[in-house]
Amino acid sequence: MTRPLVDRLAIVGAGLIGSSIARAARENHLAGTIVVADRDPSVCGRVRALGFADDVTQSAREAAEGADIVILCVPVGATEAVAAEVGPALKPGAIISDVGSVKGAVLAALAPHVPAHAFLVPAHPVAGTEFSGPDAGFATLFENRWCIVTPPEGTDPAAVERIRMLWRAMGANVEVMSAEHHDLVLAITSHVPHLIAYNIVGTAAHLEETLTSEVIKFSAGGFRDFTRIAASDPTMWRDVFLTNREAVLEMLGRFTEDLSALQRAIRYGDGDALFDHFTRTRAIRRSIIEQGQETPAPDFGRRAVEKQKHEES
Ligand SMILES: NC(=O)c1ccc[n+]([C@@H]2O[C@H](COP(=O)([O-])OP(=O)(O)OC[C@H]3O[C@@H](n4cnc5c(N)ncnc54)[C@H](O)[C@@H]3O)[C@@H](O)[C@H]2O)c1
Ligand SMILES: O=C(O)C(=O)C[C@]1(C(=O)O)C=C[C@@H](O)C=C1
Repeated sequence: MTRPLVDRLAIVGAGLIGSSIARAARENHLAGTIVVADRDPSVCGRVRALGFADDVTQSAREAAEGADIVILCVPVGATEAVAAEVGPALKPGAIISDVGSVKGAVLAALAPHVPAHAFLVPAHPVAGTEFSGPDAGFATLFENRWCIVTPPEGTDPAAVERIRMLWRAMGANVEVMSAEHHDLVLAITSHVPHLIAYNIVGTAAHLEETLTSEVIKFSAGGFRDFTRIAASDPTMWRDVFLTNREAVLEMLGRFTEDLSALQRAIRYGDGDALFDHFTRTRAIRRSIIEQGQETPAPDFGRRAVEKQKHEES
């Protein structure tokens, strides 16, 4: 039998992402031992019942002891406290990584706690759902999705390569970039869209009572998609907006300017401006489908694009 990629893999935080990593590692035989830590005793109980880990503990330090790779899967705001607990337990040559949706703040929180004999290789799988907790995870979550790795400058390339191999083995495509660049890109592709969803669903909820109940009754298509996103975990998203403040505010500024331009086109009946804008955005959706990146009903989406193209030619 071939040796697994990792002898002892420790995962701290057994929610959607932590439990998906544990499941993917188990199904693909990537680790000799999978140890999971979560501070919440009820989560530890569920992990035991679900059976995707070899060992379960409430102590992050205990999980990290002797581990070759430790992956923090906690809300971004909890990173510093967990790093302070785990850092002193890291063995020589160990790699500490994470999955946080913001990378600059995570790097700043983690770096001071990583001993000189260990390596820090932060990462962010760009894959998820609106659900939380150990029951929500699944082994195929990362398949054909991106995982962005953001090692600090000067990190040993061998450590980066190990993390890349681990994510590749879970089915993800890996890209390496700086934490700063990651935070700017994700602000527009993930963070601002979530803020828009939280806002539009909030606006609907603030309408007069009869209107709100009609919004819920007749919600389909567009609004319903927003409600899925707006059901995402409040702790996770509070931390994202508090820690990626500058990049989110920058993208929000641009978004507001573009929204004003659309508002003006509607006010002055400028159909050409609206049509041109919608034509450009449709092309972006198409390229996402063509790259196989969209999740719901991918085959249907691809078929529909082919049909549209055919009709237009
Ligand atoms: N949900 C997504 O779609 C998604 C996608 C990619 C990355 N992420 C990132 O992954 C991380 C985890 O998100 P999730 O969706 O799995 O969250 P989750 O709420 O499902 O799970 C988080 C777990 O961390 C545990 N936890 C919190 N503080 C802890 C501490 N101090 N010590 C030990 N355990 C602690 C909680 O008990 C919980 O079980 C976040 O940083 C998030 O930004 C989330
Ligand atoms: O599909 C969803 O539910 C998601 O919102 C997943 C999503 C994203 O915005 O793409 C959310 C946050 C993560 O950091 C990565 C992935």
